[in-house]
Amino acid sequence: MSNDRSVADAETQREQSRQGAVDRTTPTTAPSIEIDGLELTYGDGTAAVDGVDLTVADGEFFGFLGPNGAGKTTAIKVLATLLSPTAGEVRVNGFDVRAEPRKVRESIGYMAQETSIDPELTAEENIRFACEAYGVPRSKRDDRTAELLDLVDLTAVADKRSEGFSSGMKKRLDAATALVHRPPLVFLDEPTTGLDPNARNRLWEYFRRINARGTTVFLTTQYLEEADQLCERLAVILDGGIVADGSPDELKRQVGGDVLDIELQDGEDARARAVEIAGKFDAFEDAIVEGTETGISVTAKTARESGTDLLVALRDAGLTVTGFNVRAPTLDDVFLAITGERVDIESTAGGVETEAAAGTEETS
Ligand SMILES: Nc1ncnc2c1ncn2[C@@H]1O[C@H](COP(=O)(O)OP(=O)(O)OP(=O)(O)O)[C@@H](O)[C@H]1O
Repeated sequence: MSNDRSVADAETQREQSRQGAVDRTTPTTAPSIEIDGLELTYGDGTAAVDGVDLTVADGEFFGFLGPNGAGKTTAIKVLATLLSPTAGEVRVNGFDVRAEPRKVRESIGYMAQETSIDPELTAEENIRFACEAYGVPRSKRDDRTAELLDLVDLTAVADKRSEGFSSGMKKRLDAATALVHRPPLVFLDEPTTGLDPNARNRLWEYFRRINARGTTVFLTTQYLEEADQLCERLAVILDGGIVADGSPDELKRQVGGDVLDIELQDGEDARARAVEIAGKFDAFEDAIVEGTETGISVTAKTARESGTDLLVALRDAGLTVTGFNVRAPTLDDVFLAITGERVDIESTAGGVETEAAAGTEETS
């Protein structure tokens, strides 16, 4: 018995000494994800992923950004070995997804879009169940369960059935169950879709904690702000292909310039005229001009220097400018520059449930 314990203690110590108490089955220098020429075509001929090359470094907080139907979930399913690639090479934690799918699965956590928790079980029982499913040794289950309940701030509701939890709490519990085997890499597939800003902010905090423990995070999201806040590096996927890749700041710099938002007094006709004038404005080379709800928005290298000249030109054309602002580009502007469209979150996010709408009060 004492021997068992010392073996268990030594193992625990070894675990804790590994980066941030994360089990590492591969050298820490190996990339977490290596994708070379990945293609995935569904049976009906839909080329959902069409030639993706991507490397995600060990410990990175990586974001896969794209609108509905861009191919994010399909790519994650390949990485999680739920779909087999049509073409290309994919290694996850050093293991080939085709040749070593079991090793890949043992080395990853996967939080799917739909939560996989059992509403009949309490928060604690859900985590214990996941421990069993992932083969966490019996001797470690108590500590692991307590640690994960604490990580996602659900200790106070550990003995409450999860059916009464808010959407945000369910998502947090789901994230905890994906981590029971201490995977060095976790996939989070649109984890905050449909959550109110408060619940989303709390989840962000847990994801940061998970990453701070040394876990590589691969996050897919439609929320540009989420990607901006959390990710060290991003790839933008569109129609199955990566169209941009870099840190949020690098991507913003690629927009090249600043954004001039102009508010106009009059309606649609005035906006259309302003778009036309700004589009032909000599001082703005390669500008992106679009009508907004209240006026127009111009993204251009010289937006800061020549912005006032445009305001004068609009006034000379008989338009009334009621406000203006020059700002650095956001990821939203990056998206517009890349795709020609803004991300329409309202139509993609589905219903938004507030934490307050749920039956179980947060006590932590
Ligand atoms: N089982 C399937 N059979 C055929 N086509 C599919 C299947 N699943 C997804 N698709 C198609 O593949 C493309 C990529 O879908 P995917 O779900 O990977 O995108 P996504 O970026 O994750 O979008 P979402 O935000 O909607 O999850 C879409 O055109 C989608 O309609």
